[in-house]
Amino acid sequence: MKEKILVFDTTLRDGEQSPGASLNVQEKVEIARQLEKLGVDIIEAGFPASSPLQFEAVERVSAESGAVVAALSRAVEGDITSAWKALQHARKPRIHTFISTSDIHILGKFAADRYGRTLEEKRRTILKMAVDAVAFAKTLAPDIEFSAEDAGRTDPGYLAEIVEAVIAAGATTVNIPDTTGYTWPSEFGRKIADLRSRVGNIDQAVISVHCHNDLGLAVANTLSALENGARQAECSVNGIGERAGNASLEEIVMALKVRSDLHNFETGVTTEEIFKTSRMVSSFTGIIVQPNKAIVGENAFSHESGIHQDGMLKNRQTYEVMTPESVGVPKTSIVLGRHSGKHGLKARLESLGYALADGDLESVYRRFMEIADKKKEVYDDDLRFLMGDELSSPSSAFTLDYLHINSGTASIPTATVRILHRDSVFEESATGDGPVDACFRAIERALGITSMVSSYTVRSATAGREALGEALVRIKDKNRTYSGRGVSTDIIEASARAYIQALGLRLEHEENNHNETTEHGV
Ligand SMILES: CC(=O)SCCNC(=O)CCNC(=O)[C@H](O)C(C)(C)COP(=O)(O)OP(=O)(O)OC[C@H]1O[C@@H](n2cnc3c(N)ncnc32)[C@H](O)[C@@H]1OP(=O)(O)O
Ligand SMILES: CC(C)C(=O)C(=O)O
Ligand SMILES: [Mg+2]
Repeated sequence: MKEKILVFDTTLRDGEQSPGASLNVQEKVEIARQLEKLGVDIIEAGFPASSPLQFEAVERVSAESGAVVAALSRAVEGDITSAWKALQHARKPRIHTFISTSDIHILGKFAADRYGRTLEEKRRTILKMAVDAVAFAKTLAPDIEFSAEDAGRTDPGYLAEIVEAVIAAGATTVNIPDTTGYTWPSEFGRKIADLRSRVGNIDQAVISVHCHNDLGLAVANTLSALENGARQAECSVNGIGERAGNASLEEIVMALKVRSDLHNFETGVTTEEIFKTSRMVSSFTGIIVQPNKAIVGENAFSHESGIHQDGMLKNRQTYEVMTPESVGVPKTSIVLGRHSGKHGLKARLESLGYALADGDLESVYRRFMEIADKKKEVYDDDLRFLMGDELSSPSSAFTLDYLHINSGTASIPTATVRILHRDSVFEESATGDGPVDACFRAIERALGITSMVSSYTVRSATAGREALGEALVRIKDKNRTYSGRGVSTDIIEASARAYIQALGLRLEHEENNHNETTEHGV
């Protein structure tokens, strides 16, 4: 009989903490649906107290999901109450509360006047806050997870004391994060073994681990922890997350599957869903999967050199420790193009993991035909980027209705744009240093807005000369960053869409926090 390892996916919470990776509510819902198909046990949907959008996303995911839905909160009543409210409609809600336990954090983050002057006083305050938070959460829900932030660098005796106390207060899962990705696999494994021997009531809770990848050891540390008694692995799709990211879900799951000869564990993950989940997360977050990324990178199953190709042709096992099929790398035979209809498009989108309502199919089909008119063949990657764009668009307060660019070696770049905003239409022209500059100026003029573009990148999102171009624009305003993404075969149009989306998100934020002063003219 195999032992189940619980897969706790934090793509929508820690993953979304990747710089610039913010997801809108609809994108989160879509990813959560796919995570459920993937078979994760727990979906951490967000941090409800941190913003109205986070709250709404947790609410929406809770209402739909059959998996356990977790919501994060600091160890304070306000955050916990907010997490619980957002989880109201979850079939299996989990309140996840945390507080730092390492001396570096305790001394560095918590003020002396409120937490105590000495380390010892501060440790007592933190211990009490942890216990009070868990006890309070327990009055609301039965399933409570407690995380000892920076456990990787926490004194073992103090960590054991706090873990024992929160379990006594009602925690059903105790999470031991290596928040800063500092530990080594053998060291981290010993930490888990040490807790099991020191903490008297440890059997009353599931031990979880949450490893960051600052030294590239997140997956190794997670596996070492599992070997030493942890039974929940926190991870994210493509390994995205704060700084260098979290342990990658696909790497943990496939390491366990491929090397099942070394242990007695199993996960509930349907590994054939891995690839489409990876691509969906990549296209919605705008975080590209590096080509040599294990399991899901473009090159993970490509064989370049003659000797390898020869070996592969004779026997695939010579150079592959798993098959591409086992992680859902697709082989497609139906070619989509301008002659394709809605049925073909819908079927392909479904095979890629996108479930479309009939109303949505119409607008996706319109965008598909725009692209198909410009390209001979529409590839799966084109569709993924198209879907990312479609799902991003509703969150934007503005829609690009018309764009005309005049540019060339002997002319001053000029752009004319028409933008729709609710029932209003804004149209303007401007010149600029180049076509993108002209376009951004025309947009600013039309909307009566100025903004600081802190980063702008364009890349070819798909293959070939007729590739879709993807533009990412970030604007900064009052210490906040808003990211916009646009996709088109025309990179100027993609740039305009991205800029308009970022401006739309800024407007939405201002409207949601209407105490803040606004400078826009719409
Ligand atoms: C390791 C992790 O991934 S932790 C999760 C990280 N995620 C996030 O931070 C989500 C996005 N964050 C936010 O939206 C905001 O930071 C908020 C809404 C959570 C808090 O905003 P603010 O009230 O403005 O506080 P700010 O973020 O500047 O500082 C954090 C405060 O929380 C305190 N704090 C930090 N962690 C905890 C905790 N686990 N429990 C209790 N208090 C905590 C800090 O000491 C600081 O308090 P202080 O203001 O008394 O000094
Ligand atoms: C909130 C906790 C679990 C976290 O993300 C970390 O410690 O890295
Ligand atoms: Mg983390």
